[in-house]
Amino acid sequence: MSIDRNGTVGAVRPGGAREPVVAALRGLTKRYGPRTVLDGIDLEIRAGELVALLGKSGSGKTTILRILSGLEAPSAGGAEILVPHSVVFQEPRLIPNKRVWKNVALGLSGAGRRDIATGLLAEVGLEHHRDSWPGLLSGGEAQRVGVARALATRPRFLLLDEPFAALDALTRLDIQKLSLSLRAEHGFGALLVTHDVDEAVALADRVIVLQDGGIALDEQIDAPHPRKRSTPRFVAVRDRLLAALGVDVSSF
Ligand SMILES: Nc1ncnc2c1ncn2[C@@H]1O[C@H](COP(=O)(O)OP(=O)(O)OP(=O)(O)O)[C@@H](O)[C@H]1O
Repeated sequence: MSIDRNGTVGAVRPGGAREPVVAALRGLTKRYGPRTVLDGIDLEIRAGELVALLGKSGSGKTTILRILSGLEAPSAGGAEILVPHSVVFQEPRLIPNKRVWKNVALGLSGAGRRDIATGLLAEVGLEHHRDSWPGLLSGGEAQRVGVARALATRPRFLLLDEPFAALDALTRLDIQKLSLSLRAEHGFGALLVTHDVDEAVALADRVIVLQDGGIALDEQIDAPHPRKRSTPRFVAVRDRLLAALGVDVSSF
C-alpha cells in the first residue's frame, strides 16, 4: 500500500463494502447495576479500515475495547475480532528489565526474532535504542516501542486505547504521522479510542460518536482523506463531530 499526496491510503479505499468484516459488535449491551452503558450497539469494521471511537467521558468507549479484547463480558449481545490482533495502551507497559528489542520481540519465538524486532525498531526510528533499557527512553520513544511490539506478531487489526493521549502535543503529532506510514506499510485496520477530535479526523476513515449508550453519529470520511488540518473539509468534518458531541462550535 502507499499514501498519495492527499493522504489516501492505497489504491483501494480500506474498509470498502467488499472487504471482509474483521471486527463486529452485535446488539452489544453492557449494564453496571441499574445503569445501561451500552444499549444494543451494532458495528462492523472491515479489513484495513481505521475507525475512531469518540464520546464524552463515561460514554463507554473503553468498555467496548475491554469487551472486544475479552477482558469484560457483555450483558447481552456480543463483540468479536475475527483476525489476529494486538492492543496498544495509553502507557506502553514495557518490561523494565528486558532490553528494548526483547520487549518488541515478546510475542515472537525462534531464531529470527531479534531481526524482526530490529526491523520494526528501524521502522519506528529507534534502531539505535535496540539494546537500551526501557527506563532510558522518553515517553514518545517508549510509546513507539509499544507500537513496534504490537506490530511484531503481524496483526491484521489493532485495538488502540488512547495510545497517544499521554504524549505532549508535538510528540503526538510526530507519532500520529508515524502511525499513518506504518498503516500504509502494514495495512492493518484498527479501532482507535481517542478524546482528540482532530486526531480522529486526521487518522480515521470513519468516526463513531457514542452517546447515551448508542451511536449518535457514524461519519464516513470520503477519499481523498482531508488529512491536512487547515483544509475546509477537515474543519467541516471536525465541526460535525464536535456538534454531535454537544460542543457549540459557533462560540470559539
Ligand atoms: N467495573 C465497573 N463497575 C461499575 N461501573 C463501571 C465499571 N466500569 C466502567 N463503569 C462505568 O461505565 C461507564 C463507561 O465507562 P468507560 O470507561 O467505558 O467510559 P469511557 O467512555 O471510556 O470514559 P473516558 O473517556 O473517561 O475514559 C462509566 O460511567 C463508568 O463509571
